[in-house]
Amino acid sequence: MPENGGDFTFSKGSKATAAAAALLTRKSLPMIQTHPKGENGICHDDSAAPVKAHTLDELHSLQKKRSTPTTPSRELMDPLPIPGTRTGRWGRPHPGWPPTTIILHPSHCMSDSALKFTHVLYNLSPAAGSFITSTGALATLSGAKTGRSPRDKRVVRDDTTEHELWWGKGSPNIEMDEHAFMVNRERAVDYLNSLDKVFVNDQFLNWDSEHRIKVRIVSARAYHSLFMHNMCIRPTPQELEHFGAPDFTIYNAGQFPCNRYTHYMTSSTSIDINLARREMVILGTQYAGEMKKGLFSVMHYLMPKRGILSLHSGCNMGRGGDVALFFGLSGTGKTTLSTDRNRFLIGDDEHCWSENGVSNIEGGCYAKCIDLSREREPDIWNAIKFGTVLENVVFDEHTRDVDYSDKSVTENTRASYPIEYIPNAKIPCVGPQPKNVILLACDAFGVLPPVSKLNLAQTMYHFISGYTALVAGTEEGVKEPQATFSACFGAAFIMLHPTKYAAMLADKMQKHGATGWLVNTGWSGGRYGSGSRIKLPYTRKIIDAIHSGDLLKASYEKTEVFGLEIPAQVEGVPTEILNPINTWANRDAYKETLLKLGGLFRKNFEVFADYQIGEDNKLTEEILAAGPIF
Ligand SMILES: Nc1ncnc2c1ncn2[C@@H]1O[C@H](COP(=O)(O)OP(=O)(O)OP(=O)(O)O)[C@@H](O)[C@H]1O
Ligand SMILES: O=C([O-])CC(=O)C(=O)O
Ligand SMILES: [Ca+2]
Ligand SMILES: [Mn+2]
Repeated sequence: MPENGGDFTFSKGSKATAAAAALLTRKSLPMIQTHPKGENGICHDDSAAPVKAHTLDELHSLQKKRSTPTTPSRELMDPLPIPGTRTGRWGRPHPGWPPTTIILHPSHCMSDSALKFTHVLYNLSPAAGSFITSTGALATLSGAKTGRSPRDKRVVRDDTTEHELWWGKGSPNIEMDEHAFMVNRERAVDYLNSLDKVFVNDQFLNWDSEHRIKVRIVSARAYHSLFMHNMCIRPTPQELEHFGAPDFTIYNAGQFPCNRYTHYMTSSTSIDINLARREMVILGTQYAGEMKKGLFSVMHYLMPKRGILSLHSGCNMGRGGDVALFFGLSGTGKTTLSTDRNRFLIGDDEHCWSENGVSNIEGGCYAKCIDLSREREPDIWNAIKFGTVLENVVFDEHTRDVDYSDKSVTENTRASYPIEYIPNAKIPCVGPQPKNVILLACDAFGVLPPVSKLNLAQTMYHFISGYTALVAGTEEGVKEPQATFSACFGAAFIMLHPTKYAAMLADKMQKHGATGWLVNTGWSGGRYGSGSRIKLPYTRKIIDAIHSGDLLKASYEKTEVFGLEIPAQVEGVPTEILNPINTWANRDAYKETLLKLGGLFRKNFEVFADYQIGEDNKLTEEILAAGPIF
């Protein structure tokens, strides 16, 4: 009986879970259901909804829309063969590569997999995969999982991590022991060894060369290899030559499930981190984001040990060298707003803040592409070309044109591309100390102002709260926005207690005189259902005014309940939308909704009331007082 799973039952088979099980195992094994939905309408889980298909065939047919071909072309209609090449642009193998019987697993000497030759595809170039779209990108499906599986993410609890990491209520670290990890590791490695080919990527994390981490990713699918090629920092052939031993290794068995009877397992998916062994194992999910965010979790452990703050944020820099950070949960606008024609992109999702300034952890971006438009997001649009991975999008079978509005497979469609596909990327992806810290919230309640200026205590309050509220646009009958609170705008990835990161942020902001802002990229004029999402061009104007320093000079009024400072004017933005009360037809409904959200914030913050943030009790008290008052 798993110690961490609590009350689980064998599902009698809801359609979605049965479909997921069928997809993962190709048999209808009953799945074990884990934790039910959170109480109080607060959702602590930012993973995506299940895939909208019940069989593999159904899933594949969702991806391709039929149209009449104008010029029938055979090559176009067949899936691309996966080339058997061992080398590629980045792929000059260093001595000893590729090994014949794979390095993965030296421990068992008499087995078929030990005798078998596995073809290792080492640091492949982008020419491998499934379907090429009309702009040259690679369209793939991630299978049954179209988002991360935070309930299946485990960390080995040993004598060291027991004391160092954050465990228990609210923590993303679900424990497992070394033995269970080794069982899963062996399962993944055996599976990988049973394949005719596996993909191996040797790459770097962190553009700050002083704190660079070497990672090796061993995976079963070409698309996973290309994804990591895009997302991690690509070594030069010279760097690859002297790569040496990796600091961290991922064994990604993709669709191959864990054994649900293994101790601690609560489903057939498991994403396991072992910090002592510097290894991660992935079983039972092909969602590529697990690798990216798994490594990010590791950085959230390694970097604070060196006094460096790891951040779930986008980052860009103006011509004058002014750096802005964009924090926010999934879908709030980190990628969209950090990708800015007028500024240099340092990175869209994961950064480090050290005494040297800021540095991107990654070598690529992972943009949401639902409803992507060329007009509104031209740089992201143009980045979708050869080398880019397009996950779970739907395209026309004949023209291979992608329909970005199609949610048939999932809402969480994604494009992964190397950062240099954005024309004004700042390479190397590093910058000086940040000047502005922008907290993004997509408030589907429609009561947070489009922009407000925060003092340090408020910035810390909102950073620790990590609020957003989205609406699951596709689920029928969902009328009520779901408030999500995720500490540090990334509770799913942090490894230490949130107050550790918060203290570091306060310290750095104070030291470097950064200004905090809260930007609502969500609803205006009413909650979801009656209002509408703030237009992206307005949000961009707001962000421009923050960057230019104009907004700092504006005059401000304070709001009720949240005590937020709202500017009287922002150039290019209609003045009447700046205070949300003016945009609601019904003021009572506004007040009621405001109080409701205030209550959710208060309830969420209760657990933090007992913690001290930093050395100074004064700051802790100020932070507690910086929340909603009513
Ligand atoms: N006013 C707005 N501001 C920002 N984004 C908006 C706005 N209106 C609509 N959007 C859309 O919201 C989405 C924001 O997603 P984005 O990819 O930037 O999320 P993210 O914060 O990077 O999340 P993740 O961490 O999951 O990558 C985009 O699809 C964008 O087009
Ligand atoms: O990790 C992912 O799957 C996508 C992402 O950036 C996030 O959810 O923050
Ligand atoms: Ca993003
Ligand atoms: Mn992210």
